[in-house]
Amino acid sequence: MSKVAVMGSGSWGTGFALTLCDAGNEVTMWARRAELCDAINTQHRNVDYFPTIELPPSLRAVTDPQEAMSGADFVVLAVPSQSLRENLRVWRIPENAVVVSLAKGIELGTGLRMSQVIAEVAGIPPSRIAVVTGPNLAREIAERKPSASVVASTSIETAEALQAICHTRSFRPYTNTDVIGCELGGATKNVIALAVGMAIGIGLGDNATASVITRGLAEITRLGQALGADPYTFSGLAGLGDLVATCSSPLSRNRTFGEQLGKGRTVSEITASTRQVAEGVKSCASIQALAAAHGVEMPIVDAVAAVIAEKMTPTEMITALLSRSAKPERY
Ligand SMILES: NC(=O)C1=CN([C@@H]2O[C@H](COP(=O)(O)OP(=O)(O)OC[C@H]3O[C@@H](n4cnc5c(N)ncnc54)[C@H](O)[C@@H]3O)[C@@H](O)[C@H]2O)C=CC1
Ligand SMILES: O=C(CO)COP(=O)(O)O
Repeated sequence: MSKVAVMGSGSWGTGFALTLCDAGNEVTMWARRAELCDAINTQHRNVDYFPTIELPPSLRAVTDPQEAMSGADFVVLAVPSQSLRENLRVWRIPENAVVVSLAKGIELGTGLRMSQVIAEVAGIPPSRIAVVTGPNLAREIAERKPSASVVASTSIETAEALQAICHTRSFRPYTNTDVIGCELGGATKNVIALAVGMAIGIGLGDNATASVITRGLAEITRLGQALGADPYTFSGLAGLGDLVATCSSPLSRNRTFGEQLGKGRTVSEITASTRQVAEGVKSCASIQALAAAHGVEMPIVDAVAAVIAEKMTPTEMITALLSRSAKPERY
């Protein structure tokens, strides 16, 4: 049994904390709001995100981040990508703890992956940093529906240690040492899911969505190869697996966001109507900048970034993608 702190009690923080409890660990969650913290401790429910799901009674919540992390062997970071840096600046991570990122985004302004932000801000060596990724829609995990997943670290020992503490009857984690590929797969599929959502919102058919998913995977793979990832990672759970889950599921916040755009709502209207994070809305710009810096062509990412910046409508986006010059199919 390990002592684990889960920093953040949104959807995925809650789903992963529940999994860690099921696997027999002592888990403490950090919640920003006292009301939510009380509800988790007294009603054993996350009333804001999963009001109908009963949480393990052993799952404890606290509002003090240092109390949550006290004595932790693993510190799991479950906050949005764009706020991770500001959080890490004030949190003091216990010495020797393994730091685990759940976030799927690329930092705006720096183009850094979350493991790089953790290393830079908290001064943690890469061998003590891990990420969790793959087809892991939080609600399904919280309902204990079966899923495979990926736990990645440049240190196989660290990846195996994380695998050992989160393997349950419904959650099957595979190790991977290609952290670059795993993080890029997780962040970039959100942008592709926005494009798929737009196609659905406009009312295009299954051929269109399959085409966007497949050409999206080609873009993700190209970017990954340019940044030093193993291309095989993208045919695995952290690539194809997560892309398919996110683009197919109405539970995906990114796909839903795109769908709303396709139906004619504006970015600010949709953002104002949900408390949940759709990471692709911000990461489309950072991924586009990263691709440009490495000379990688990513037409779907470019088109999504143009729609999010309100320089193009979703219908114009589809027209722009279809009218690109004809070429052979290649990665
Ligand atoms: N929900 C899902 O199915 C999955 C989500 N993820 C990733 O996990 C990360 C977290 O997502 P969710 O938990 O789903 O989001 P969420 O929107 O459900 O929850 C976000 C949590 O972060 C907190 N938060 C927001 N801004 C903050 C700030 N400035 N400082 C500190 N805390 C802040 C919120 O209070 C909330 O507890 C994202 O990067 C997402 O892409 C990954 C796999 C599955
Ligand atoms: O990453 C996810 C599933 O693996 C969740 O996707 P959304 O953030 O779009 O809900």
